Amino acid sequence: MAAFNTLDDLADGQRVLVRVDLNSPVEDGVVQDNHRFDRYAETVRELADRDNKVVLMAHQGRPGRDDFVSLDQHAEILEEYVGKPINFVEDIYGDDAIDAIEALDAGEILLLENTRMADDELPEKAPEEHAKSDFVQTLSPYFDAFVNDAYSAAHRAHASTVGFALELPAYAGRVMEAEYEYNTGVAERARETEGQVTMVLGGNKSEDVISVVNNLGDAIDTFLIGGLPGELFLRAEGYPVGMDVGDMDLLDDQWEETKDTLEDLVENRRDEFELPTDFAYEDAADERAEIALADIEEKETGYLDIGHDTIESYVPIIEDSEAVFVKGAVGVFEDERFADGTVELIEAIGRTDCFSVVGGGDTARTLSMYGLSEDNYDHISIAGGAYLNALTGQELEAAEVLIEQAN
Ligand SMILES: Nc1ncnc2c1ncn2[C@@H]1O[C@H](COP(=O)(O)OP(=O)(O)OP(=O)(O)O)[C@@H](O)[C@H]1O
Ligand SMILES: O=C(O)[C@H](O)COP(=O)(O)O
Repeated sequence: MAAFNTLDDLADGQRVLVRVDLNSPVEDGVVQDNHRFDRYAETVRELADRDNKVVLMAHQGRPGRDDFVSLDQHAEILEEYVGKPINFVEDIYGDDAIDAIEALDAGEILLLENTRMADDELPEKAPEEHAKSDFVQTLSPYFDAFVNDAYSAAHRAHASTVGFALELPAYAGRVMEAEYEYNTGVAERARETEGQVTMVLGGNKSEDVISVVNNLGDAIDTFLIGGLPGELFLRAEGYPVGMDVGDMDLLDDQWEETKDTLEDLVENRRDEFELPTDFAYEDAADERAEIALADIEEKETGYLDIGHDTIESYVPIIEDSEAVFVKGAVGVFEDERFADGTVELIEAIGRTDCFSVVGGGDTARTLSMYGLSEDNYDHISIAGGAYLNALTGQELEAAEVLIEQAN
């Protein structure tokens, strides 16, 4: 159990400033609905139902990138899930924001503009430094309490994630509470598990996978590797995969950065991981086609999923496991044709009576996209970088601040 104060410790009927993480994919300027909205809606609804005046802070994208947009669309999406109106103000801590905060009645909800539009927000600084910023100093006097629910941004020491906790009584929201409990100490939990412990690793960053393999090697019995890292591990074994072809720009730079470590891993720790034996790709008719690794003489196309032979060899390992953790999708699950690997492995985990945590950036979306019931898993993480940090035993600064403030 986490050592921070939670919503169970918070009195009702207060003015609460709440940090959530609604950071979402943005396609052509349109914010994409995702699992974060329904998760945070639970905390927001609970606070509103308890007669609090609820003011939400969140970020979207980073300055200079296409996904750095206003939170006006987020307010509309969140409203659907909360089932109550969400007012939005295009301001963070100026007069318009203060007026909107003061106008709130008990049970009403207000979302402030993208926190990363404030100059004070982004530099990574110590909580004490952030607490002195205009942003934190201006807003704090209008609140009785600060609730940090943004677990997935807890690895960022930004004003809104670490500053307010020093100025106001600080509490963890429901998402923070659950994510912290399940994602922290995975290594310890895995070591304590008596039977087989397995981890599915995919996604598109081999550095992440290497970091997990290096940090959890003594705790995990078998790593089932897919996604782009799967190809890169095989390249390290000398197979003609794991390089960019055509106009791809996904693998060669990663190979240059990680090849020494990958070669070392396949040479010295090969018995700890399973690698794909076949791949799926898009054929000339735009259909899913598969090729065995042994038949690949030269890479001619991008591989977008593990093949069915690989799935069939990975599933029994999952079925024999006492605990299974997932970090990253083993294929481009966003495209139905290339979702088989990710979906079938996650399904196998769901029907196996093991302890399970499924996470990694977008991976949680697989469940809602393909109609898998969350009830079959112990925990679904909606965090990306923070989940990786937790898995690899690194502290999450914003969670640490909450713990320090509670003690
Ligand atoms: N073979 C592949 N080729 C291209 N992209 C892939 C492949 N396999 C997986 N991906 C992509 O990797 C992306 C990242 O997946 P996911 O979010 O599950 O991993 P992650 O490593 O946790 O990333 P994040 O940094 O977002 O947390 C997905 O959008 C998926 O489409
Ligand atoms: O989406 C995330 O992982 C978090 O919101 C953190 O976003 P960032 O990587 O842009 O800081």
